[in-house]
Amino acid sequence: MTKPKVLISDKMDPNAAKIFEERGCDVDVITGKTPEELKAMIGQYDGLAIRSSTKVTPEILAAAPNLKVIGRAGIGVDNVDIPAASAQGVVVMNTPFGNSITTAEHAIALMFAVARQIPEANARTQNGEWPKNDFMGVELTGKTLGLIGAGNIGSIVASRALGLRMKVVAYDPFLTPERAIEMGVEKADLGTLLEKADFITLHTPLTDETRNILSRERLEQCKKGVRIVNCARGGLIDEAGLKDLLDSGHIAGAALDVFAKEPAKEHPLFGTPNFICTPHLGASTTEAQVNVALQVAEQMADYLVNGGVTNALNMPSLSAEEAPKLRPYMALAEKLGSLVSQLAHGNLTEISIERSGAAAELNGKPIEGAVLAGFMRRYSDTVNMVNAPYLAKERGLQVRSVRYEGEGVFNTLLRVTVATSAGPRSVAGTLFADKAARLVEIFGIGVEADLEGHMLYVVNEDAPGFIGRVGSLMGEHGINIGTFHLGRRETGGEAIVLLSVDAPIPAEVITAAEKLQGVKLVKALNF
Ligand SMILES: NC(=O)C1=CN([C@@H]2O[C@H](COP(=O)(O)OP(=O)(O)OC[C@H]3O[C@@H](n4cnc5c(N)ncnc54)[C@H](O)[C@@H]3O)[C@@H](O)[C@H]2O)C=CC1
Ligand SMILES: O=C(O)CCC(=O)C(=O)O
Repeated sequence: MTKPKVLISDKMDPNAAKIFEERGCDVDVITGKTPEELKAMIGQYDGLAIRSSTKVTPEILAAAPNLKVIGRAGIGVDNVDIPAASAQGVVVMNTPFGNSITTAEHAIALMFAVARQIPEANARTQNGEWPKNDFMGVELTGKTLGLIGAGNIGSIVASRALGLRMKVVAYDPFLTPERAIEMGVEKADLGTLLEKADFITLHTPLTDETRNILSRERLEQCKKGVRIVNCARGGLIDEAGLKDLLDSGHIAGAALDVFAKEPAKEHPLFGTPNFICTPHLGASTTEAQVNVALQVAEQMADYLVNGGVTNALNMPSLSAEEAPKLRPYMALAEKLGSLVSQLAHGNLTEISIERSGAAAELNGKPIEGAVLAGFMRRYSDTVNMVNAPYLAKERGLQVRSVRYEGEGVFNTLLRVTVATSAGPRSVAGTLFADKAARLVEIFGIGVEADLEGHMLYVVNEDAPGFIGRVGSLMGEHGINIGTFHLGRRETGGEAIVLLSVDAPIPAEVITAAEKLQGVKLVKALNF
């Protein structure tokens, strides 16, 4: 098997490259490339490991037909076009915890720095000025911190701030009252937070909802003398408004680690009194960089080598322990999805995936993804578990997942049903010895067959001599039959024949089969 090939395109702890190699991947570390240079080289890679410098745009993705996974050694993934990656079937992963303590500490450090104007005092002292009378700071003790975003980083900042004897007021629409009590913070709406806070720190992702969350109007609503720290993302604060309100003295100080446009080599805020900044250093500690580099390499290699999925933003997680158990189910699920889409006709508006027996105990999301991948293959060659749910949604296909806990005839069963204009159509399969995928039912008719390679599916009237006629037809056309399976609704009723053959079935054989006595439907199937 050829080794998966990974490109590390941003500066990353060297442990990442080591892990990729140890886990069986080939790895190139090529940093600092322009988008054009990256576009020219990305086509050969299965994995792309990045921090924040590489921007993964639709153009880069279009030049990456082999790409299977993008790993962000960090938290924010606003430098990756996730919808475009998903549409192309590329998994996007991040490392949601590896740098949170470090980033929270940077926010606290900037809060102190802005409270005591440390950078300016340092610069002027080293300049030989000894400007002791020019600096008068404020204490943090007893002050109110307004926290915008109370997730991982926000809650660490809150705990550190409480340790500094600050009061913490938090605004986060997803913060439950119970969690607020557990964190020791007061849950508030944004308006209340702005009225109360002496310091504000931001800890939300940059989304359509959070963009400009501290707009000029909201900055004006802040308590006079507020100090603001942003270690999350540029774009959360109106930078022009911030400059004007710092100049007017309404805002007493601001510290930014992040800017709307990075790298920020020139900026109207530079040189503003009581404004300090760092060049997106929130995650830059030895500890955090080792954490995120190791984690991203482990996660990406696990996906590329074993199919394990951790911390993906566009796909359900699948642990390394679950992956081997789920793999045969996913193969069965994909085949059932493919079978039902090859057999069902008309306007397919709904697909339902039932798991019963042992299958009901498993993580249903990957199985659902595999059914959809099999089902959507009829519409796209490049479909996989990642993009299948998106393609299904795009086509207006409703997806239902159902699990039955009780024991049935089979100790494990997957059933896939599609709603068609002629009513529901379902196929079902099981696993033999926990491994081998077997079809056990087509459209209510019991049958037992492998779903492999090229197959002929015939619906006919159950009558003597039919098997011989099908066998002779195949022989006359030089087609070797591998396996032959039969099923019927009742004696003399509707019956099916499923046979596997060694090569694709030519169109003239299908036409000839349709003319056989008693035949209602003939289809060539491919798996
Ligand atoms: N400066 C740096 O180097 C770093 C910056 N970051 C940034 O910090 C952000 C936060 O990271 P985590 O705390 O780990 O993320 P998280 O996902 O744990 O927390 C984000 C919180 O924001 C809240 N939120 C979402 N929309 C909101 C809204 N409209 N108003 C208020 N709250 C809202 C969410 O409910 C969630 O609790 C990341 O998205 C990333 O952009 C992260 C690491 C390093
Ligand atoms: O990789 C970095 O230095 C930036 C980290 C960051 O912004 C993040 O993890 O969201």
